[in-house]
Amino acid sequence: MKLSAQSIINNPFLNKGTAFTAEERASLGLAGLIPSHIQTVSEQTQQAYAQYQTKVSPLEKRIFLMSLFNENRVLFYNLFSQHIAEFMPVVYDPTIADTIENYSALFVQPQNAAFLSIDEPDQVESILKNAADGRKIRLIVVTDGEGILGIGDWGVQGVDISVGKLMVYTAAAGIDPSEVLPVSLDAGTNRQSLLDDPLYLGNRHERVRGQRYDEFVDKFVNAAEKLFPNVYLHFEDFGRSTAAELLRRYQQKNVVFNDDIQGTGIIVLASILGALNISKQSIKDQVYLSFGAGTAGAGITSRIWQEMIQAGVDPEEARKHFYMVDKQGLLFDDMPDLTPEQKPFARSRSEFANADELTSLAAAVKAIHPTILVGTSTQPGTFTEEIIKEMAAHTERPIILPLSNPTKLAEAKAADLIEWTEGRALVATGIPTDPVEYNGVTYEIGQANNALVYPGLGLGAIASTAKVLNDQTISKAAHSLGGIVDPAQAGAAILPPVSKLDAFSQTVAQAVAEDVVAQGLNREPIADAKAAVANEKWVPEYRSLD
Ligand SMILES: NC(=O)c1ccc[n+]([C@@H]2O[C@H](COP(=O)([O-])OP(=O)(O)OC[C@H]3O[C@@H](n4cnc5c(N)ncnc54)[C@H](O)[C@@H]3O)[C@@H](O)[C@H]2O)c1
Ligand SMILES: O=C(O)C[C@H](O)C(=O)O
Ligand SMILES: [Mn+2]
Repeated sequence: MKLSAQSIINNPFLNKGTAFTAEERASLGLAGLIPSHIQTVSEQTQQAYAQYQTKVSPLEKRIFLMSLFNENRVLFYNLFSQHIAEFMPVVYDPTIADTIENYSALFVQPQNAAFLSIDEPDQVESILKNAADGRKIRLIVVTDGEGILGIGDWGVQGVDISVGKLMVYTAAAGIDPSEVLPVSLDAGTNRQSLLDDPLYLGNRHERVRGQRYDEFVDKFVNAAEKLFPNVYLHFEDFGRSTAAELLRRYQQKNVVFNDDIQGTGIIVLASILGALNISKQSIKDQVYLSFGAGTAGAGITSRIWQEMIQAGVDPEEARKHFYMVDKQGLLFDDMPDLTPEQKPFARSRSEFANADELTSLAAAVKAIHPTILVGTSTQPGTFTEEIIKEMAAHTERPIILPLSNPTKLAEAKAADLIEWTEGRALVATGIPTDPVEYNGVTYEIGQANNALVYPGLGLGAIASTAKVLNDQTISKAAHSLGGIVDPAQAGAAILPPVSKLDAFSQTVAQAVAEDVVAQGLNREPIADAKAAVANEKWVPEYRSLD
């Protein structure tokens, strides 16, 4: 079917704005519908960047970039790919948290997302089909908005995290933006301020749980698989009571990835491997403390535990190296409210003379002497000077990762951690952090955010036509990030810089694709995994519409 000129201009996957060629203008009926002077994509990009620079606040900048995104995907990604490190905190975390909190008030455009409602489960399939609009969808990021970053339940407003994660997939790994679909599963919200807000755009009722919720998610997964066979399903920011359960339910037969559990596990493992490469220590000797043992905290702990086993430690021996602190304090196996993911790492009270006193992070650090401290607690400032000094008194190079997002929730600031430990701490943060100057050394601070790995992981799995994503592939992804940073450099970061995100996403993708093929998990024959990844890469250039 021949598209009308208006429907081409109004389609962000086809629109070129002033870059439509003379031939296209003539053949598609576009002549006179745009000013006559023809621009190249690089002229458009330069002009857009100049406009971007006139915007003052990060929110204004994001709104400007999203207007480009809404109009013209090639132009948006051409600009984004030239300014990855500068734009990441604007289009993604932390600014995205502001747009999620204000989504309904700021709403101008649905951004090609699919909005599925638990109140209309029979429409799930038709909505997905209409949202795809004939496009071949290969990657979906889906959220139900219950556990957005560390800011909690934002109902339908959480859809922005699906849109934002997908933008990073394309900018970092070159996933074709016309082959992706952001999905919101609107099961209600328990945030009273949204339910009371006349502007709120989602279902105005409490979250539905139990069987109706499960059936709704099932309907979505089945419809997605039916319409888009072998689609890669990325689950994001579900609540603590559903995230791990949904992963378990679908990971055997679908290509399912939970970013908060698995993506975060990978980036933290890569951070620890990078840190140990600098300190020249072995994973086998580490004592690990997870502060905030929810979705991410437990997912990371399990990944690091498996790494220790892979390094040759007996599984039960390895378990003794891991501790979890949550709201109750140190987690003990007699506690009635442990989650299934916490149980394997809960300790016995008999291990400590003062077990009943270990109800705070400070007391736990004193009793355990961790060498690695990972914060996924959503509790800002909880890595205090006293706690960090106590930790650093018992280990030469403490590995400290305050990961809670957005910025206002981080457990500590990198500069404080460096200062309190006299430059000994090996640090990475969840949000981007500027280098820290201390005693004449410049400390580069890596960003331990799953955004550094999920794009490459997805690209590798999609390019290799993976049937499932298993632990071995996930471990390979984490290991592939090693060797990019020079550990001998004073103040070296433990992770590669975000400015190289596009390059190392290819590295991760290749490692993943090679492992999928090595395990025989590819659906279609792959002669050369590296070439398969390279062939998949979409570049932000205009294609001929003639
Ligand atoms: N950097 C990254 O890549 C990354 C990835 C995933 C999550 N995160 C961050 O980690 C945080 C947690 O995310 P999640 O998805 O695991 O959420 P979650 O709700 O599943 O887990 C949070 C956990 O913290 C616990 N907690 C709350 N208050 C506490 C306190 N005072 N002391 C100890 N524990 C406390 C909760 O009980 C819960 O178990 C968020 O801020 C999120 O942004 C970062
Ligand atoms: O979204 C992020 O910045 C990372 C992570 O998935 C989170 O939930 O915080
Ligand atoms: Mn997340």
